[in-house]
Amino acid sequence: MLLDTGHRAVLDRRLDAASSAPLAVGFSGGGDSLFLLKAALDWARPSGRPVLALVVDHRLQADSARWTAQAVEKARALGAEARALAWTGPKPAAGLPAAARRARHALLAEAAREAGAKVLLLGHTASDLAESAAMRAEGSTVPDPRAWSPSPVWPEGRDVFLLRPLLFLTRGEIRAALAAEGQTWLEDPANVDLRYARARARASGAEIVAPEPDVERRPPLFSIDEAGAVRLPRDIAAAHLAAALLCAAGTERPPRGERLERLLQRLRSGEGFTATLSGARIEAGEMALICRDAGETARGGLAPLSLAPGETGVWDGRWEITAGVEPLTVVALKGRASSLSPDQRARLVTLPAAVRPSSPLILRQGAAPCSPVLDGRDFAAEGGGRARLLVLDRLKAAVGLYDQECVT
Ligand SMILES: Nc1ncnc2c1ncn2[C@@H]1O[C@H](COP(=O)(O)OP(=O)(O)OP(=O)(O)O)[C@@H](O)[C@H]1O
Repeated sequence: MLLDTGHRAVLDRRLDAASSAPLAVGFSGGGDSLFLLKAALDWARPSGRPVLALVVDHRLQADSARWTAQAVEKARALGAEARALAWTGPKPAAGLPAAARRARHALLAEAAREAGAKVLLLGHTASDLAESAAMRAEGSTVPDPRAWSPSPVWPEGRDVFLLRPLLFLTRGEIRAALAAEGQTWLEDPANVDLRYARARARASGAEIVAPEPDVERRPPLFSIDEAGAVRLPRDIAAAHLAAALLCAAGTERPPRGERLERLLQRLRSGEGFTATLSGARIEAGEMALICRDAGETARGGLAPLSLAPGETGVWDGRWEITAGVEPLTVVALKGRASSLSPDQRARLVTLPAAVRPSSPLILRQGAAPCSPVLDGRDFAAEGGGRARLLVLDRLKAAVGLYDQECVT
């Protein structure tokens, strides 16, 4: 590798040198991700750690299958393992770039997790940062790509972190270094299609600025109970409140703007109140108690999840459930408390009333209903299965408590 302006230091800082898990790389076949893949292979070679290139075919161009095959071949020739992934879902007429982005992130995160990788490397550059700033100036809401962040898709992105080691290099520097090595790469025609805001920003030659250092905000003090309800002090930072609402509700889009600001003000005012926002319920007393709003069933939330024997799925964005030897269905406890045994009901009343209706209940043919909240996470003893509460790890990741691969 001809050029090293700090990406090695970023990899050393964030990755676990002792891990033998594969390092996943989002590889489009373009110049930025080619440079990234080579850098990852250089970094991983001494420890023998495998590098897995993941290539997404969005199926939006007639030639995309051929490009994907070429990218897979190129990655293998460089010494990586490689896998092609395809976006086979329906393509919306409006909002295509956002839908393609979501599909890409979901495919990449799922494939990374399936391979046992916790970290997915992406090739965003200083030029991408400049373009995001230019797009925001045009009215877009695109965020800046960050050096280290949890995957933005949920629940597909659970347990997967994104690492972007090339934010200090411009696209021009990267391409010059690759050309000097005699490398060739693919150019995606969408990058020059001026119908897209990103391509317009690229064409306008947005001015490069140094990336902001990641703001290390002090994580808040919080606790989470066995039902996934979060307790926070009332004088919480806006970003942490948004993260708590998102994680407790199990949704994908954090609340922003005026409604979040109003909730923040009410919390700071010290008044006692109950409110709902973005699928979460907030009870403000001495502390703020934030849990899933069971009223969301009316809007399609807390939908039942049916699993075949041995299958794993995520219920309501909060619980990862694996079925045992029997099929099962997960539903909300709301309206079903009468089906519980006297013992289970006695345990239920020890939970705050607000968290009870949105708790999961597991139904299996010929077996009494059970709940990981009331009966424990491991109901395999009766051939049942396993449950994992996702809220705690997700919130820790969102507030920056996991800042390295080895502590994820
Ligand atoms: N088709 C693809 N297959 C695999 N990885 C990809 C693909 N497209 C993009 N990536 C990964 O994402 C990085 C950024 O790509 P690009 O700038 O096109 O995406 P973006 O839409 O700006 O980013 P984001 O999806 O994070 O908003 C690439 O360097 C590469 O690591």
